[in-house]
Amino acid sequence: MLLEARDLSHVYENNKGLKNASFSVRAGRILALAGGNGAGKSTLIRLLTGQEKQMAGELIWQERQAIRFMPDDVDFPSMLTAVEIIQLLASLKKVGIQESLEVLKRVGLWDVKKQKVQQFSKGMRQRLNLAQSLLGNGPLLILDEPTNGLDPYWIAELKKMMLEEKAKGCTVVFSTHLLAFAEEVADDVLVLHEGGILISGDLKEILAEENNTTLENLWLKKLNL
Ligand SMILES: Nc1ncnc2c1ncn2[C@@H]1O[C@H](COP(=O)(O)OP(=O)(O)OP(=O)(O)O)[C@@H](O)[C@H]1O
Repeated sequence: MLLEARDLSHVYENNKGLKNASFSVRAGRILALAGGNGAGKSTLIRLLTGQEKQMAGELIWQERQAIRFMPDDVDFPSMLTAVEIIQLLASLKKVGIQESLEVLKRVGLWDVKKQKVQQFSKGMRQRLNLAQSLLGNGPLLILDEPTNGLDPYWIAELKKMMLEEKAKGCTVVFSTHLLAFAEEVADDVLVLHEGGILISGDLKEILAEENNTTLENLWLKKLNL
């Protein structure tokens, strides 16, 4: 196990947020944080990445991990080129130039690396965001809504990259609205609803216990929809 959350809560003044969540993140596996709008996914990611401190409960790390992180939205300096941005971030992360160039190739931005980011489409910016998260060797990769803005080809490539990270021994945690994508790529799932846990555990086991239904059907059933 990489980390255990016990009764983790972070509740805003409007009484929304994350409430009494207990779950574990298993090392070397892919965990999907799923759920609808406002379910609490980003709040949980902010606690995992240390951007916010929980108001109650505990996050117990097996051993403090270096985290690589893809935020859900990032404002890159629009006057810089893709290669300038990736090399700047690579130098901050103490990653070599060659690796940073390889990462640009991996996300399909090699041919446009000298273009300013202001000329990039949303999907291209999202791929640059993915590229920066792949830099380095941090054993925990956290991706907040990584499929946002990606077309089907790049969603399939993203899935391959996540599986490659897992094959290297990394733990991957990602949030998504796309339950079918979560089902394709994740080993474990944590489905949130209104700040609480709706479904949690080993995805295959959970679906087998429910007569091999899909995650989407199980989610609809749990919500009585
Ligand atoms: N800074 C904040 N102040 C007040 N309420 C907040 C704040 N951030 C989030 N919330 C509320 O907490 C709840 C959970 O929000 P969160 O952003 O974690 O959900 P989410 O699952 O990431 O949603 P989405 O899929 O729409 O991005 C929502 O009801 C949201 O309105």
